[in-house]
Amino acid sequence: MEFIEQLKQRASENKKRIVLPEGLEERTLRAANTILTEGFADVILIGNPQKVNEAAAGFGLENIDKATVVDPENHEKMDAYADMMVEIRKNKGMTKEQALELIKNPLFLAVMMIKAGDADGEVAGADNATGDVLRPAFQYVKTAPGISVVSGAFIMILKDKEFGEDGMMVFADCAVHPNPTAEELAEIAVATGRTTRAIAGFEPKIAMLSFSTKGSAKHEMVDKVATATELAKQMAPDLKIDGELQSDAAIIPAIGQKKAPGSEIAGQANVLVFPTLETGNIAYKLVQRMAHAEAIGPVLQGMAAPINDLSRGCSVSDIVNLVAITANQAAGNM
Ligand SMILES: CC(C)(COP(=O)(O)OP(=O)(O)OC[C@H]1O[C@@H](n2cnc3c(N)ncnc32)[C@H](O)[C@@H]1OP(=O)(O)O)[C@@H](O)C(=O)NCCC(=O)NCCS
Ligand SMILES: CC(=O)OP(=O)(O)O
Repeated sequence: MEFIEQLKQRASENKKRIVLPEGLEERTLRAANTILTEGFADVILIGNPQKVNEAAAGFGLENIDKATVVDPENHEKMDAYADMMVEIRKNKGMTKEQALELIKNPLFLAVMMIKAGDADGEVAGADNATGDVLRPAFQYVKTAPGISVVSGAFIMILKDKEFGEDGMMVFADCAVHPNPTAEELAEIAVATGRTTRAIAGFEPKIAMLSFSTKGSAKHEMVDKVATATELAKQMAPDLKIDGELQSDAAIIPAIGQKKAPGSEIAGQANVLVFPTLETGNIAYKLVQRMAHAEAIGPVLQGMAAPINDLSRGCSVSDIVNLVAITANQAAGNM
């Protein structure tokens, strides 16, 4: 069975409630309709119920009536959620008035539903920039214990099966942390190894990417990646990690052998860890568009609850696929 079909099958065995705060957005509505038709998750849409129904009818979506629709302007738990927000952010000076205003924002409402146990996971970002999706999650759901830095991984499904694990690779950080320190980059590498095992289901071979291979260039940016590689190896001796490697040395066996002889990762990498968000975000979009790869994510690594982001350039199937991952995370399957 294909990767996504397996995810849907597993999710449908223990259905979870996934909140989609962008309930009036066309691709989100179409994705919700597919999810409800296939039945692998329960869907909560945030949006004015009349407008949601009108939009669904306009798009000819027949199963949207199976979704729970929550009105952000008029919701029975708004007051209780606002009290929770004040409690969580009282050290930051949050007042009840501010909280009652904020809770009308679907992105804040979605995270408070999760915090209150009224939803099991969230997928958003088809209509909102990543920073706007992340901030409510960071502020109210926060990071998982022991995590200091959240990052975003993409499961890349390539047409060319020569690369990675039969065409599947994991790229990070492509979404969250603009310029990690060596310590943070090491943490991102370890988190990505764990995500790879849990979600992609294969044993990670992690390449720490740079513009240098094993000292071929001298620069502080190269030093950062080399240090991060050593730190990551110390943090997770169970993971196979090597660096610093250029991207050709990481994925092309002959070049890996020439530039990094003896490396067990060079030429074999199935996980690429980028030195900055700039490089990771640019790289995943180029591979997605120019190599016609599927890019599922960004799967947020290190949040205390399953909350995942989308690119505003996502397709309907990208949303469906990410909901399948989120539902599995919520079910504890990964
Ligand atoms: C993630 C991001 C929104 C954080 O923005 P920010 O300006 O640092 O936000 P704030 O300082 O208000 O931080 C909000 C909270 O999140 C926390 N936080 C910020 N970045 C974090 C990270 N990577 N991991 C964990 N927590 C983080 C802060 O500690 C803060 O917590 P607090 O309010 O309880 O003190 C910002 O780094 C960003 O915009 N990143 C780029 C996202 C992007 O555009 N990606 C490209 C497209 S995918
Ligand atoms: C993940 C990402 O790059 O998101 P967007 O395209 O919305 O900026």
